[in-house]
Amino acid sequence: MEQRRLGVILSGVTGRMGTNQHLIRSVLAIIKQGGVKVSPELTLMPDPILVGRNENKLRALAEAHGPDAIGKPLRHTTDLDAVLASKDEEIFFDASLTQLRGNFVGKAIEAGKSIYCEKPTATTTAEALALAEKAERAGVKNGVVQDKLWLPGIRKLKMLIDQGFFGKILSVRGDFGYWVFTGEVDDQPAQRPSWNYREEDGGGIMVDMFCHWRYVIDNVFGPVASLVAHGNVDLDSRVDESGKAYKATADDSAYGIFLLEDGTVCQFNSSWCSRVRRDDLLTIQVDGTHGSAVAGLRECWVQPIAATPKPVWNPDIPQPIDFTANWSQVPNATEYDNAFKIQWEMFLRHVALDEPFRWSLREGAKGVQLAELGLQSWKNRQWVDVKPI
Ligand SMILES: NC(=O)C1=CN([C@@H]2O[C@H](COP(=O)(O)OP(=O)(O)OC[C@H]3O[C@@H](n4cnc5c(N)ncnc54)[C@H](OP(=O)(O)O)[C@@H]3O)[C@@H](O)[C@H]2O)C=CC1
Ligand SMILES: O=C1CO[C@H](CO)[C@@H](O)[C@@H]1O
Repeated sequence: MEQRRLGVILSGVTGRMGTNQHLIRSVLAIIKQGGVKVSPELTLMPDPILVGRNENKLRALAEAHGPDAIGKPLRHTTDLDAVLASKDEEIFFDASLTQLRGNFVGKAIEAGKSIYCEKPTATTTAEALALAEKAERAGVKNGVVQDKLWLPGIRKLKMLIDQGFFGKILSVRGDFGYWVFTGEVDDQPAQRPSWNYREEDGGGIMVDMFCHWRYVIDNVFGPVASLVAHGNVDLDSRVDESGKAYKATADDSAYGIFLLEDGTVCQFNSSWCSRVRRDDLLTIQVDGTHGSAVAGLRECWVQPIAATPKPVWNPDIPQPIDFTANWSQVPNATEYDNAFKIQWEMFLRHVALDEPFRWSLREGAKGVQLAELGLQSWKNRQWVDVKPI
């Protein structure tokens, strides 16, 4: 049995996403399961090195998840240039602040590393495309996180579409969000980093979430042709990680209508200022001629035309129909692994075995494009076309 080692530089690993989804639930989970088993003869084994600017944070992270968790020390360093120059490391991954992505990823491309990184890849389409082109010119393998595609709820929706459950799809409605505390009241600290609420630091819900909506729509429902969007700074004062009040300058709610090439209408509401009274933090309802479905992050409920109740408008009596009845849950017919881990395993196979991986920096740039066009539509109060890139 051959074990092929893949040196993986993890940048931005001290952040929320870097630590939880990428280090613990993806790379370390892969190590703990014994690597990615390709065949009885071959296993791919990531060997991470944690990179960042804060030695203490890196050491604490390495100690917390090293020997006791994976049976060997976790490597860490603050010397990015040295690690990029090392032939021992093959892959560079970045989950640092969006605004730092271009610089870190650009350096790693120049060092000839295979690139994998979080979305958004930039805050403007021009920068995102330039990064994709740089990687393409250098001939390095590259990929961007598009995790929602591997969420059980979205996989179930895709399965229903492939099975023809909906008939003709008429509309798609996504509702995303929850209440993000402002931190102004003691004992209710904000649960997201403050940079998300400052436009000047790359924040804003449109930049954050339209990247996701782009690949979800393109991959599940079909190519986006045009959009109209509106955003809002609902709460303009928040308190940061150090307890200091700051002016929130970025949109914390965004509303988009996306018209697909085949005429299907998709709308997505995204808000950090909304209290949840629905099945999950993200729900997507699909209405078709033969049936409807509502997907959450993990579950999906369906109502075929034959089980569709016939409502009659009459506000003068209590609602006689229980609208949550007559829906059935799509069963879990398979094991659903962590969405980020699934994509990591595919990327490792792409690097080691040359297997196809279509979620590239260019695909990531399409997400940035949708966000930028959303901002443009909002500012100019107009529909905009989505040009191919
Ligand atoms: N796919 C998804 O579902 C999600 C993706 N994201 C994306 O992931 C990225 C990170 O978000 P999140 O984890 O929430 O952010 P965090 O603020 O939690 O983490 C930011 C990271 O960037 C590092 N960093 C910040 N400033 C600098 C600097 N000047 N130089 C070097 N490193 C720096 C931080 O290091 P330090 O610890 O030293 O400060 C930390 O590792 C964003 O691009 C975001 O859009 C976010 C949420 C979900
Ligand atoms: O997918 C995601 C889940 O929610 C977060 C927003 O609240 C996003 O930052 C993130 O990209």
